[in-house]
Amino acid sequence: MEKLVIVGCGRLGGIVADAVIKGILPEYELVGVYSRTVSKAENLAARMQQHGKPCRVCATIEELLALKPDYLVEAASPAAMKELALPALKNGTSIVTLSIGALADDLFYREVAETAKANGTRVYLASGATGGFDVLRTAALMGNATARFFNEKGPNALKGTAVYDESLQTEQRVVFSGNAVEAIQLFPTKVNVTVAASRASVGPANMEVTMQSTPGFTGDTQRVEIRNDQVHAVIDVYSTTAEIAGWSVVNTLLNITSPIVF
Ligand SMILES: NC(=O)C1=CN([C@@H]2O[C@H](COP(=O)(O)OP(=O)(O)OC[C@H]3O[C@@H](n4cnc5c(N)ncnc54)[C@H](O)[C@@H]3O)[C@@H](O)[C@H]2O)C=CC1
Ligand SMILES: O=C([O-])CC(=O)C(=O)O
Repeated sequence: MEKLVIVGCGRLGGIVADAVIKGILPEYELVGVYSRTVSKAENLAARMQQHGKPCRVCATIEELLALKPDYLVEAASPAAMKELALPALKNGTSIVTLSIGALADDLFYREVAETAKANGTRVYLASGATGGFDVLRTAALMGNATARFFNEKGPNALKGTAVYDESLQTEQRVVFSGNAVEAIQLFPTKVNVTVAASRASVGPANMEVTMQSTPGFTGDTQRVEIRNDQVHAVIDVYSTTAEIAGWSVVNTLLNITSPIVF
């Protein structure tokens, strides 16, 4: 059995824990959870215990890493990923991350890669709210590729960000246009997908990102497009909620232990 832990016990972390409970991840035991809001970690551990699966609530990342997990699912925030990535990898713990925005910084990205290599560990970038990293990477490897990312949201999803104002409730507008580095700086927990798709292809500085706000729109459309001299590929994913991102972690965990890999 692989020892698994979760950092960030919100909506998406909960999907991974439920997959363990439902028996969808038979090769993993969830041995510990950690969340900034302790009550959320306690709720998740209680859910496990109700199903006869002991799971420890940890008060710190250090306590969690002391359990010597094989895999850590990060479903917290890019700031959490920045804090935990190097200590986890040095601990012999591989990471499946959703907060890929943390890897927009080239220096940190290289440091993470070198630390993983030196410690025989790996970092898996979950496909999250998008997908098609295979075709993005393949087309990029062929050379001469350009890529762009289009995200559509409803105005309520932008409340609390620098681009929000009441006029968005009635007016469709492009609220951001720039590269993936600039996008994740402005929306630190909302556009991890753009950095993920860019790391699979042209890199964050070269990924052109456009975000459109549409009145009355619910959910998200994430559309990634890559072109080279021969290929034009479009990955267009609409989802009413972000749950697809939690399930993409389940998919990654399955791939890690499966004899057949997708
Ligand atoms: N790659 C992708 O396509 C997507 C990535 N995400 C990322 O996944 C993260 C989780 O999403 P949700 O589950 O919807 O969010 P959520 O807000 O429901 O849950 C996040 C949990 O993490 C905890 N947390 C926050 N900062 C922490 C820290 N520094 N250390 C420990 N725990 C911390 C919070 O207390 C909360 O319980 C998001 O913040 C976002 O960065 C979300 C959607 C799609
Ligand atoms: O809107 C979504 O589901 C995507 C998201 O939160 C992210 O990429 O961080």
